[in-house]
Amino acid sequence: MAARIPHARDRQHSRPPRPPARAGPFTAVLLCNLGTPDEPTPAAVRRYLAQFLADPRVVEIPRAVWLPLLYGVILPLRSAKSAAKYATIWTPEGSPLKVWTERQAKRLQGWLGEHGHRVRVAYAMRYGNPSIASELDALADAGAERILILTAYPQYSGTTTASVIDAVAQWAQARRAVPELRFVNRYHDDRGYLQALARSIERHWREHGKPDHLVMSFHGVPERTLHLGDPYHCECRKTGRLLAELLQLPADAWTLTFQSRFGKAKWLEPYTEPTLQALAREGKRRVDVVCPGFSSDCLETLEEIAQEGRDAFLAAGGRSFQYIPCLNDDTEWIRALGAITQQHLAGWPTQAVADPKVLQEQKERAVALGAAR
Ligand SMILES: C=CC1=C(C)c2cc3[nH]c(cc4nc(cc5[nH]c(cc1n2)c(C)c5CCC(=O)O)C(CCC(=O)O)=C4C)c(C)c3C=C
Ligand SMILES: [Fe+2]
Ligand SMILES: [Fe+2]
Repeated sequence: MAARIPHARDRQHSRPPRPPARAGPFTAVLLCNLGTPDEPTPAAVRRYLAQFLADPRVVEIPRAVWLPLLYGVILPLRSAKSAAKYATIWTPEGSPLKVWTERQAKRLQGWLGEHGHRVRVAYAMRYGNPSIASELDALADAGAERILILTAYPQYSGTTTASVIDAVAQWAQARRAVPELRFVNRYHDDRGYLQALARSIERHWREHGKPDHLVMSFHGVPERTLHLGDPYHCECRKTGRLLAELLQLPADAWTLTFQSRFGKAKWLEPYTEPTLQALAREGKRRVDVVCPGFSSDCLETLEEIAQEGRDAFLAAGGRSFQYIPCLNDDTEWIRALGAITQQHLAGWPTQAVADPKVLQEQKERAVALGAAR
């Protein structure tokens, strides 16, 4: 059984001083994703959900009301159910979310290296392991003087992006020498991201033919967060509109939906599953679903969409359901992530290789990206 995930402060006091294995000052990138359990077991899922659902950014209900409900009802009921779902998507290397995030970090480091940036790329999870605090400790202790926090969320939400910022700020509070920090808050309208999505959908259609309808399903959030000013809903809609434009889809050929509703409150609508059922009843024989807000396949895509969504569509009379995988470690996506990272590293020393060809390419890319925005 994995140990309780300690707070950055606990660790700061209990950990023996690290040996000065400093490689000289360097710039680092930390790719931060949501997180996932260590194992698909009720105990591991409970630990993960306890950390996740106790985050006040995620559930915005007064603590005195929510925590007794979380510990008394939600965790006992949900942990085993959720673990059974995780078991259906688990791979020999572990949870898909973690496996893909690790590969993205490795490939991003490769891309940046090829483009003249000597930066170290690591990855961390907001909930579970490796934690943001442990990875930031490791980078700072090794000599990282500048750290770019790259979230795995193309669309900004207080529930996800801001929560990563909270975790980084909490870590910084416990350190004396805090590195320079930067955050990539969003890239929902980034041309490279949208093009990578469009190409992966078109590739799918070249192999499997085109559907009668495309559903773009994003993770939902409570509708209340939209009224409180969370830009998430607008950013999802913009991603959807720009992606449909790139795919040259007429308005009646696609629908944007929100999935993964949690609890009884109203979440962003339209909901994914009832939309799939309605499309089947309207006579759409084949529907494809893509999840542009998830940069890695995970429980929410592989189980909720590719399994449950499929079952719901077919049970309502649909004939063929195809799930289009997330970008994962797609080459064009890594290139887009690299370009986004490169833009945010601007002005920071990354020991760029003084190869005129590489530098010229970087300059042209930056100009093209600037013009495309
Ligand atoms: C309780 C409220 C939740 C909010 C708000 C929420 C927002 C949100 N989540 C993601 C991305 C992912 N969520 C994932 C799993 C997941 N999400 C919630 C709840 C909320 N999410 C729960 C309880 C769970 C765990 C699974 C379950 O028990 O149902 C995942 C997958 C993780 C994995 O291990 O594979 C992702 C990714 C976004 C982008 C978002 C808001 C924009
Ligand atoms: Fe979620
Ligand atoms: Fe779900």
